Amino acid sequence: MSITADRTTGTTTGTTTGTGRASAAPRWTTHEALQQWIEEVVALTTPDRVHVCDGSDAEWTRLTDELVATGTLLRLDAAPTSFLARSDPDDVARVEDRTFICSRDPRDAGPTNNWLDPDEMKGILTELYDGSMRGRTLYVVPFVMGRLDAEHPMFGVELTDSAYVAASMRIMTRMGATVLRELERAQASFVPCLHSVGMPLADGQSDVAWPSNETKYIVQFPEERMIWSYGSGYGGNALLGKKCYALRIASVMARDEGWLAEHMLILKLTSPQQEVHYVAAAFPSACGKTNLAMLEPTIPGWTVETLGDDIAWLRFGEDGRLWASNPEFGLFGVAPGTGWDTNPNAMRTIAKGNSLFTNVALTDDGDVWWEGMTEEPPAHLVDWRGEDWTPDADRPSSHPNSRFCTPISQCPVLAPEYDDPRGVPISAILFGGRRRTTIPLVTEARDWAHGVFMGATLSSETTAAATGRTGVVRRDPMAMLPFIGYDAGDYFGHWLDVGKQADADRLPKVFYVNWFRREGAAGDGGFLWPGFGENIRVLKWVVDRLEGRAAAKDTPVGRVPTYGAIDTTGLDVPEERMAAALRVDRDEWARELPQIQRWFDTFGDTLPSMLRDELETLRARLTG
Ligand SMILES: Nc1nc2c(ncn2[C@@H]2O[C@H](COP(=O)(O)OP(=O)(O)OP(=O)(O)O)[C@@H](O)[C@H]2O)c(=O)[nH]1
Ligand SMILES: O=C([O-])CC(=O)C(=O)O
Ligand SMILES: [Mn+2]
Repeated sequence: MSITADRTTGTTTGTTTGTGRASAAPRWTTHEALQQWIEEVVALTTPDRVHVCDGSDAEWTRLTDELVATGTLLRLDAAPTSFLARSDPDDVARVEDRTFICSRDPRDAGPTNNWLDPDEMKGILTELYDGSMRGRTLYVVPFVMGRLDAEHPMFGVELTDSAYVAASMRIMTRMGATVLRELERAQASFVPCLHSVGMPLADGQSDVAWPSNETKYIVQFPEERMIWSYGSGYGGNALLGKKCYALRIASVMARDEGWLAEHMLILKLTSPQQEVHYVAAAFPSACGKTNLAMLEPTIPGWTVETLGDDIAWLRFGEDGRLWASNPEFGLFGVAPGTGWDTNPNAMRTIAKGNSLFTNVALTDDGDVWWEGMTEEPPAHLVDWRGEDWTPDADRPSSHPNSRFCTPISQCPVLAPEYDDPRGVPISAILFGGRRRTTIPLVTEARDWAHGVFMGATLSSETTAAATGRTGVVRRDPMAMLPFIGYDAGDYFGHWLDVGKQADADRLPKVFYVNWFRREGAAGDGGFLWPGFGENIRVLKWVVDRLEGRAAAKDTPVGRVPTYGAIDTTGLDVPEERMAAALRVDRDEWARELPQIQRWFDTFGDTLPSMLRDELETLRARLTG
């Protein structure tokens, strides 16, 4: 049996030839292209069983029971509708060096992505997928990113041999029978998402708790709107609706169709005067989106409600404003650092159960714990590798990229607009990174182009969300470095085009924030700014700017709050500390300029000249 891997947008045209085309194959769906694709994948990967997910409670119970039986999940005695998974220690984060954009022309992948010729990649992967599901169940997960009643529902179907992935997809996306029925009724196109952990089981071979393969590939085929993932069970590598579809593939769709697919939280802010503003914010992985999205304000009269914590799709409304919606259905948040004092709303969300925890520690009474949940660690834990742990251990109990996966509907401050298919009109976009030095607490862009420059030059220290060294400063444009599905220079051009399409006064205002600046010239002291709930004070300044009430002073890098413009009532931050958090230091910026220059030099002629102009303006302002 041979399989042609030639597929067109959203549908499969592959044919199987040779020994009996699966004429005897069961009918899994009345969606012709989907049926045919399932048949091809079954023929290639040879699973023992196929299960089409219906998304029901009964199915969830069956899946989690099975995962408990195979040892992948441990039911929490203290929270019996929630579960703990311990991954293979080598499968704990996104693998950026194994992630590819396989456009036909390498130039379309650009200098920031790994690229391989699509046919060559299909050859490599077809060999790896050959028999890769043997001994396992193939789960068919029909899902929609965003709402089923959207004007153009964004369908996907993930074929996976991981029950953990199927269960997680039920939390993270709207999936199951209702989606499949709508796909079938409309014979709609969908993004085919193929996933295998790459660990076939021989007859009688017993499974391991976390099947995976040392060889990993996370591959996007942008022209075909198709995703093939192999070897990993971890979130961003395996839950293909998330980064692979809703960011990498969707960013290509967005370029073609005039919208934006971004790594952004969405929040609703209500002032004491009852003014409502919706804010979107792009921070790199593990740099504070979940925390800001559900922040509990520390100053009276302000309310924050959540619409999304990771991904935003922004389209123009008829009013000429940018409207944002969250295509996800769950939260896949960083566990360490999440506690009752830092992010109580996340704690309340997971306290309602129905959650999957991965790579956190287990307490003696059958609950989860991680660094930062409580000030005092429990006297004894079983750590994320399954080993005994006590507070005197010289290693953390939880992996720094351990995660909670939980339904967003359980978030007590979910804004009612989350359910509005139109989304919400965005007043302000925040870019932010994790920088010990240089970047002020908050800076307002002078205009859209300057805002795009801020986004395009955004920098941040690497975190445990991706494999590789942490704490290394790198450019992470719009917090999308690992997620732009095409040439990053073209992507900046697209951002500038979005600005040209709109009336300047209808566009969101752009700000650049940094919660992570530290004391000391080398930035090796403690955080200057208390962060978390206190970030409301920065949001307040942002709203006051939008409403024309707050003062700012023009600096070479943009507008920063004047002394006293940030409300510090009741906050124990001395004046000089505040000044240090807000300082624009010419020496620090003098060191920054060559880095930005080098970053821009990595682009060829796709870098918009407007951004080079912005850099020259910055240089002139700093030296002027
Ligand atoms: N110092 C400080 N740390 C913060 C702040 N907000 C978040 N953090 C820490 O940053 C880490 C990651 O925060 P998250 O909010 O989960 O990051 P995210 O941007 O949602 O990450 P992804 O899910 O990987 O995209 C956690 O350990 C937080 O405790 C802040 O305002 N100040
Ligand atoms: O994708 C993931 O695994 C988690 C995430 O949000 C990120 O890394 O930005
Ligand atoms: Mn993310």
